Amino acid sequence: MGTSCCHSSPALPHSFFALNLKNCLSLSSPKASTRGVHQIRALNVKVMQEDMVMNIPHVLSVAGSDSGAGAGIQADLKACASRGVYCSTVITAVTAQNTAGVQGVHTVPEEFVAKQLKSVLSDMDVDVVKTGMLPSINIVKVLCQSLKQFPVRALVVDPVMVSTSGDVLAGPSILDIFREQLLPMADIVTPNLKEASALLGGLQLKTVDDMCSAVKSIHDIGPRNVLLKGGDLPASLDAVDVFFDGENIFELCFPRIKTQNTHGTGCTLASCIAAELAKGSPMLSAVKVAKRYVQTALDYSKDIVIGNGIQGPFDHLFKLKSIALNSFRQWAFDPSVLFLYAVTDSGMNKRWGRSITDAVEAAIQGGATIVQLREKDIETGEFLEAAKACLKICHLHGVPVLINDRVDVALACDADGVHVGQSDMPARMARTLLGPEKIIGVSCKTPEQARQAWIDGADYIGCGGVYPTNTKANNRTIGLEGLKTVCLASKLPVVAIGGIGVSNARSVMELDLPNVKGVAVVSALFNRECVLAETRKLRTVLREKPAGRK
Ligand SMILES: Cc1ncc(COP(=O)(O)OP(=O)(O)O)c(N)n1
Ligand SMILES: Cc1ncsc1CCOP(=O)(O)O
Ligand SMILES: [Mg+2]
Repeated sequence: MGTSCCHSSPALPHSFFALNLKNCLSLSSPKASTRGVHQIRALNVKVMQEDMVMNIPHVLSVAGSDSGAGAGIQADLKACASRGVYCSTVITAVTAQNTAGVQGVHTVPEEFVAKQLKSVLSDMDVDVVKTGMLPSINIVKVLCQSLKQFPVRALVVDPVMVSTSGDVLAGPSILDIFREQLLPMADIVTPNLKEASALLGGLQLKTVDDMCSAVKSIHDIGPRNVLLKGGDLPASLDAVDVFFDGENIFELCFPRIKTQNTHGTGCTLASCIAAELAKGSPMLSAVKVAKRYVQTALDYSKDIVIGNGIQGPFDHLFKLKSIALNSFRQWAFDPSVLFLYAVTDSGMNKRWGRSITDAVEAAIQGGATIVQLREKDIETGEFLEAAKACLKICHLHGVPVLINDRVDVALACDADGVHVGQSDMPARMARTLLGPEKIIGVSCKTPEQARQAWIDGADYIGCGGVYPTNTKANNRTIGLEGLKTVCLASKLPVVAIGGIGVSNARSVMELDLPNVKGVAVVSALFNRECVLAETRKLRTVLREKPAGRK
């Protein structure tokens, strides 16, 4: 019994994360053109530590300086630092600015902007360029030329035109060059309502419906993705941003935080998107993490007082005060990790005489892409120690570890996230406790639950039981039809669960539902003599091409 029945071979390298200390060099990919970034894996500044090479993702901010340090280059530096990303800078203008407004602007000559761009881009491996204040047509031109000469993996354009205080930072004469040159090179553009209206020739934007048409019109100008920020929409309880990836529109709703300290939110959001992209996150995940980060920072800073003006800065580095700094994980959630989702069960491990760590190690060797520790009947202390040991093993292979039900245990061991059900801690509360970047999964059996999971800030849905199961008592089976119904209503990626194993996993995948990213399995892996062999078999089945497809 136990895993000794199997001869474990070295695990295949898992490449789900941007920062995988062992694998990071092999993840490096040659630079793509400025357009076309989805998975950015290679990270740059190399820090030699004994035999370990650590790559740090790198954003170059091309923006103006804000002497009050709430927005502009200063905000970008703080946002990137807070997200664990290196940030170099090219300064396009120096503004005399405080919480009352902008008192003066000194534009940097374009030749000197070009010089700064060359200095950075010719020497450092920049992953993502983020632009802010671009105060002259010629500065936009030299930027576009530099990006053609030194392509990077992604371009994030915050089309800054007017400061939050209402001062003009780039006049309407800039619009043509934005439309003709810069936006067509952008992977994402993040206008607010006024900027979107200016880009669309003065079109009025008053409702979420107006925003939904506007993102399509802006997309037609050329950027691959558009995030239209609706913070200035006439007062409603929630702030709604609209994201369009060229195919689907997503309304991203967040409760409005009552605070005066909103100066620099636009710069911070764009920098944070750039930082997440530099770490390797897919675009929608990057946008969602960035939104949550800004939201958390605003909430944390709502009562701070800096300056005497009407609009104060907020604290980007709130995490330094509340969270231990020993967290090594810096990656963002990539839905493809749901592919082969191994869920442990203490009862099964006891029955087969193996420890949780042995079981997890074997599942990883067999190809599990994410692990959930579902330990219903062990003491908290024992659970915590086992979780820490599993995290060590899993992180060596770039595999994330989620904790079932126990947000306290996840916090204590700095796990990668949690999975909660409908009667567990609500996902929204778990998100508040865990912060913006941890992975949160929610069990859903109905379209309504799926919609709520999205609103609550979940990253994925666990949907089932798809087939009857003995692992979870009194669990209603929803069948393939139920899975389909939830998937069609869900904006989130979905993992199917319940009675799934080698014999039926393909039937789930062959439903061909675009948001079903994989299967979550307990007994077919862990209630077996050899966890490694069973996991491997399941991986082979999942990888099989559907009949009739080449
Ligand atoms: C991936 C995944 N999906 C669903 C569940 C079930 O969670 P829940 O409904 O909270 O039930 P318990 O697992 O806590 O019994 C899951 N664990 N994982
Ligand atoms: C936890 C859970 N949630 C819905 S079904 C289920 C049990 C899945 O276990 P198994 O893979 O053994 O059917
Ligand atoms: Mg639960």
